[in-house]
Amino acid sequence: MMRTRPLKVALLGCGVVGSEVARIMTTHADDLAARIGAPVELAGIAVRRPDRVREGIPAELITTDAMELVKREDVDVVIEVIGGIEPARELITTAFAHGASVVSANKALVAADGAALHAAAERHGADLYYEAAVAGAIPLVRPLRESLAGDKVNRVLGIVNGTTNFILDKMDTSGAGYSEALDEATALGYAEADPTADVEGFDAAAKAAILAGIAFHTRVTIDDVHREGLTEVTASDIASAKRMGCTVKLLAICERAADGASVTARVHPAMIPLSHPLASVREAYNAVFVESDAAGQLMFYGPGAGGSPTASAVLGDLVAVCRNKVADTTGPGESAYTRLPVSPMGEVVTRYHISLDVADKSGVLAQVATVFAEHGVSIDTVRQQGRPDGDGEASLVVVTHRAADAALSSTVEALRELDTVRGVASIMRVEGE
Ligand SMILES: NC(=O)C1=CN([C@@H]2O[C@H](COP(=O)(O)OP(=O)(O)OC[C@H]3O[C@@H](n4cnc5c(N)ncnc54)[C@H](OP(=O)(O)O)[C@@H]3O)[C@@H](O)[C@H]2O)C=CC1
Ligand SMILES: N[C@@H](CC=O)C(=O)O
Repeated sequence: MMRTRPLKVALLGCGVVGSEVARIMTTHADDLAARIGAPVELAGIAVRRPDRVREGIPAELITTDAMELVKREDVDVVIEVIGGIEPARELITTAFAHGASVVSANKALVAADGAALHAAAERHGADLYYEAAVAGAIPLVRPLRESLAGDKVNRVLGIVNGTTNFILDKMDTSGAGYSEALDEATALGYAEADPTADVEGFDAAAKAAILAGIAFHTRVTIDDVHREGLTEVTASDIASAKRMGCTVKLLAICERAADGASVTARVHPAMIPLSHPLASVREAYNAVFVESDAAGQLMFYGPGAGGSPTASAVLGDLVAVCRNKVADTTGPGESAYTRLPVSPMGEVVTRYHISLDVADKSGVLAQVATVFAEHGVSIDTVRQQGRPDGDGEASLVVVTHRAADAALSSTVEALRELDTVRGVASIMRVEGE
């Protein structure tokens, strides 16, 4: 039976995501009411710039006083799509204290302070849902938290940032320049308010921390995640990847150690073979592989950024928390979290593609190979290319077998000491084989 008192929703933020949430709440009001068992209404919309033109948004709902809005006694649910740490954190904790449940898309905040936010929600008998914080529209948080709760997840690997995938895809397929591709991603609403978060890997690292925490039932924060962005990736890396039958992607990789005693989480560009399913993930799409003991390998794929896809995830959470409100309960509690140590990047084992600028003379190859051998890093292939400009230098591309990151770093340090090595043009990990 439909309850008649509408559930009141405070929307914090009306930008790329918030404006789509407001639009769908209005256009799909009847469907949402039917799914929840009660009508849902917007109580107010908090923004920073009240005079901005917002098509289809009722002007009387707009306020600049977000704090006053979350304190309102009639507000049942707060949707936080402002982003950033503050004032989002204070607004969310105040919402809990006033009895509201919270839906957020804010990965930066959840990755930094998820444990404290969950504790605050529990203290006040409220829900905290954030499906939209990881991989846009793709259902990932709930499948990991609920559907796979009885299994043992060992690895989560994927593309979790739409902006960087869009940039790499454009650079690879249409030869677009980095800045041009970033501008396009920003115009399409994929990038964060400060796109540094995307291109330097902070956004993907936040998502990796959230995924690792939920998948391995342990506390992982963004500070535990090894992070490299894509600003160092050159057109020459992309061309070299192509020659190897690979493409370059910014990957998030979370792994449980074989003995189960520790975990690792990292975000960095990597070469993956064109035959790997992640290689065909185009534009701002995301895809995540989850490997577990019983289920085996699962792949989640879909739009990873943009107003409408993200609003879909926010509204799914809205329906879930509203149903709980109607039933006067809260959603599944937090997992019993352990505190597995997060191992340093030096212990991660993978393959590497190293591009060296060397003197174009005999004996160089042997010298370089000796350095690799001395550091216990085994070479898989070497390719040497003379340069057409005849400057006496050549490019040497070495692809290694699997080696520890620390061993690779000391190898590179020693290579830099060789007179015949004029420079290390790039180092990239090779994944997915
Ligand atoms: N864009 C995307 O594809 C995705 C975004 N997200 C996350 O969703 C959240 C929102 O992102 P997005 O919509 O792109 O961001 P936008 O920058 O487009 O929108 C932010 C909104 O918050 C408002 N705002 C900012 N500060 C305040 C404040 N102090 N008080 C009240 N309102 C404020 C802004 O007001 P005003 O309009 O006046 O400037 C704006 O409406 C972020 O956490 C982001 O990481 C998650 C998945 C995908
Ligand atoms: N900036 C993010 C938005 C979604 O989380 C991205 O590009 O993936």
